[in-house]
Amino acid sequence: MEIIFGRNKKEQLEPVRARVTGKIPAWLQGILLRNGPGMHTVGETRYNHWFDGLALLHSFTIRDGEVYYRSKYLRSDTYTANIEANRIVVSEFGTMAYPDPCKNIFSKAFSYLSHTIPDFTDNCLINIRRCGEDFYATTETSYIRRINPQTLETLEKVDFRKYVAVNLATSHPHYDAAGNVLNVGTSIVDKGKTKYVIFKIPAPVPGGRKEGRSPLKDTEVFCSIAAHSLLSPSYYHSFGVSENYIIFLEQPFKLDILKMATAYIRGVSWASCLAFHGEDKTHIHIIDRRTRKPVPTKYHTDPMVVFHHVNAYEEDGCLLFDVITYEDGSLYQLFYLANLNEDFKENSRLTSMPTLKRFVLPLHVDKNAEVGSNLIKLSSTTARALKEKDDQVYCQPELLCEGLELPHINYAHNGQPYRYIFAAGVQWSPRPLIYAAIRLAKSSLTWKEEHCWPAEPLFVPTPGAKDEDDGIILSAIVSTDPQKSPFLLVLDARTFTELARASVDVEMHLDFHGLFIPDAGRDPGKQAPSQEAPARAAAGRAAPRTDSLEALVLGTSSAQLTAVPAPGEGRESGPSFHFAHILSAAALSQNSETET
Ligand SMILES: CC1=C(/C=C/C(C)=C/C=C/C(C)=C/C=O)C(C)(C)CCC1
Ligand SMILES: [Fe+2]
Repeated sequence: MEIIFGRNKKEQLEPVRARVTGKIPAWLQGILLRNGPGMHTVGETRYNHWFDGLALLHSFTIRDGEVYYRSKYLRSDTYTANIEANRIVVSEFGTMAYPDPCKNIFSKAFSYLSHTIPDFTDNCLINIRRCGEDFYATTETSYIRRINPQTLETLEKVDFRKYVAVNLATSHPHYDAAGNVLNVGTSIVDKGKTKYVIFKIPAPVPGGRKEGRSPLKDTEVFCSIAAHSLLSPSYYHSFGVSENYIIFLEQPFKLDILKMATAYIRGVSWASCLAFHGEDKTHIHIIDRRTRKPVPTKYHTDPMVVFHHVNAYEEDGCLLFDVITYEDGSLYQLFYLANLNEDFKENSRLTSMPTLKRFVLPLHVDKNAEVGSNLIKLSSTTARALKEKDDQVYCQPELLCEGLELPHINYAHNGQPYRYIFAAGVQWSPRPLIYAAIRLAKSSLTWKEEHCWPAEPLFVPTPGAKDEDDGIILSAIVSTDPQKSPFLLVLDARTFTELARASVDVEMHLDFHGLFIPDAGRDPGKQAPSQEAPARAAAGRAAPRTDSLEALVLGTSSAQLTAVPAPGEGRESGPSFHFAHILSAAALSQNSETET
């Protein structure tokens, strides 16, 4: 596991041409730009956690069937300070660092004063966001770093605090068709209040950037939600949007502000200030995007931890949202580098499987409805919402699927009814996977290959596509086999047939998130159908490669899929947790022609 998680990766500053096997669709032109941790050792010092690593940007430039790869460390202030000092001098999620080499209690106490409201890292390693014509590397602190998507150069540092009072902000913003960006941040004890702030970066005015005006300057507070507890706001990693609503989960995975204020002097990391409180409930906040106000009903559910929202939409007076849930916060425990060694499987402290769940909330609650009655009348779901007294509603989700993470959808369907989720698969052998129990999942396709660790799969639509799954999946694959070069995998999203792979002999890191930037004038979502489309469609009908493609039918059968491995069949035994060995596409059946 050292090869994947712990080893420092070399930058590939000059673009290197990849060996392409198969055929990349001619319409696919642009840059796949991704972000993740690449360096975990600086001089003699080593980070404790995989999420601490210095941000390494990498890109696959796809042009006329060829692929060029390059990578470059984000020249954050954190990177520069560390490299200059030849040791870790800036604290990250799982590592507290001391700029002063003299770590005695007096110097700690002195520096403590300037760390009460901590100034967090600008090591933006999680995602890439688009903001108007600009691209930024992002993390969960108030800092983002503008980058040049072509050269991967680091440009100016932006502090959200200049525009809106947030100390933390999620790395997973949402975009609307007009180019407005919505994001959520936490304002810690600002003017005596701790709140979650939903903020909007309006779409840029035409020509604005040329006049030196960044759309960030027009950032506005969309709505704020008071935290249930002043000193222990929830940690969150993403949020959801439907056409008219914003979904924010205030989950019992909480940051302890007092612990954070004293972490530096106590010599412990920020991560140690984050804890799951199984005795608390999860509050579901729903904001009406039209009025910018929370809806009056108070929704809640059992304690859970969600990192990734998948999608949300409205149907018949209900708000449906799909999230990947955990029973506790042990996922972040898993990624301590000390656990990610050869004994990875034995060390795994993950105590719950990522489980895709659907919540269904009644948007208008009948005041006269009986306490205890189920307010959900939709026939397509088993999710329930039970009326309680005082405008409260207790939500019981429907379990859709187990073993998925890093979900991605066709973003044209964000906030809208949808059928497909693309994700990395998670297997955990001590507990059987419960495929048979999935009622709403019509079918799923998986791609997997020995020793391969796929990153988050990104969906890129075919130009002029009408069907939700008409497009390709791009995923960067790294391997634990030193003989096998990493590669960019290009799959037909409909069939999971491998269309092409582009291998590069570089030290590639396993990354978190990123985006695809279509070449100017070639936005695949907006283009007319290209010459390539019929050829691609034909390729999509080709028989699946049995050595790399495993067709798996979940729940009811689907016409084109035949192989039906028994649950758990072919999976390694023993107490192991394998993260991201497979890529999969789960089809949700609520809108499907063949109903269950
Ligand atoms: C530095 C820092 C933080 C960093 C969190 C990080 C870096 C989270 C990464 C999450 C990932 C990569 C999830 C993958 O899906 C906190 C806890 C917000 C608060 C204090 C300062
Ligand atoms: Fe994420």
